Amino acid sequence: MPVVAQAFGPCAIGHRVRVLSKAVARAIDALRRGWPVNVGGLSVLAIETCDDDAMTAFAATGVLLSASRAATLKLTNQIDASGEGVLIEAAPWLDLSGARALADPALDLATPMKGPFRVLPLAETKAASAALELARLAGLLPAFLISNGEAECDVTVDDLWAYEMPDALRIVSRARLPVAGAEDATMVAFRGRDAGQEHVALIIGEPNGSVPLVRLHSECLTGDVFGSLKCDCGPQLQQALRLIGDSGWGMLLYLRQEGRGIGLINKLRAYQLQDQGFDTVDANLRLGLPVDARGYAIAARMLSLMGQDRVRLLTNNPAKVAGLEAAGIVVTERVPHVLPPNPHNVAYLDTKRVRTGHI
Ligand SMILES: Nc1nc2c(ncn2[C@@H]2O[C@H](COP(=O)(O)OP(=O)(O)OP(=O)(O)O)[C@@H](O)[C@H]2O)c(=O)[nH]1
Ligand SMILES: [Zn+2]
Repeated sequence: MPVVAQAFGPCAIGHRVRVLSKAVARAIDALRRGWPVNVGGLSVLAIETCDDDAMTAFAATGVLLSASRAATLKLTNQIDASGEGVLIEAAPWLDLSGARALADPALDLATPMKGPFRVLPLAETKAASAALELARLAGLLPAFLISNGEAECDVTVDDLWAYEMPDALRIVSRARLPVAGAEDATMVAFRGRDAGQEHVALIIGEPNGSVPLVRLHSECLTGDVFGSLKCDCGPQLQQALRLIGDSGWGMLLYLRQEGRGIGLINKLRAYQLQDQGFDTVDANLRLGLPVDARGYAIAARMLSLMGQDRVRLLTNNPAKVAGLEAAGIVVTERVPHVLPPNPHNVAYLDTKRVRTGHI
């Protein structure tokens, strides 16, 4: 099968998705700047980025937290917290530092929480989930002030769903890129319609009729660039390039899913909590974020744009195999990708095996 079969082919996605992703991009920008956003009829202001003036002008009636953050704060005993979000009444005495203490777990162990807080019924559950998902996409703490007021920036729940659709992805450029350990390599760059994160693939060697050896590598700035010893990403990246080269041919997909999809800043927050004794799973949950927010539909789309629908997958993570297969790629074999531990990552690797199903 030809590599990069549909390189510059027409993209089936039309005007509608472009318009929808504009709304989401604007909402992400507004949240990062500390401006209110209307998500599916719910006015929200991100606690992490708003200032005193914005908070006063917003006249909050409530605070929206994710269920896992509310559980950490022991605020879910009053309700069934099986849903995504938990709404708390904004007591008249709640100021910005009190709101930040609800949002940010960094000080949980150092500062006793104020209170009491009263949990309110949450009617707009879909909008609340969408707002929490927007916070993750914006790389912010998933915690909002809520009000009945107006917001200039509007986004619907459908907009958000469409934003993450992989169909809009296309190949925008490719070039030969000899790298250490794999001189016969070509980098292919992909871009979505929203021009957000750019994903890349490194094709190593030439197609030889065999099913390619493929590595899905999730971005890890700390490990990939700085050689962090807290995880195994850096050595896994280098070893993957060598193994793909040795196998004859294959590809490494470099997916912009920093911190298992929570972003660099939230990953550093999780590391700070790990220094307080929480493992990689509990640290994410205390932040109110998913343990693993990655999806593999984008990876599947990248493979199909490169003309590949069957792969031998280099991973210890069964969720990657399942995610790729669910998105239409046949995984003919899972090839283990184990590297020796070091004193800094041995507990992390154990947690991956015990708590997140890695083999
Ligand atoms: N949130 C969070 N992300 C982490 C942490 N350590 C590494 N990561 C991220 O995890 C991703 C790598 O995922 P891993 O769980 O190590 O491995 P995997 O990709 O699921 O599985 P393999 O294919 O077997 O390597 C990268 O995006 C890293 O940035 C951590 O403690 N917290
Ligand atoms: Zn890493």
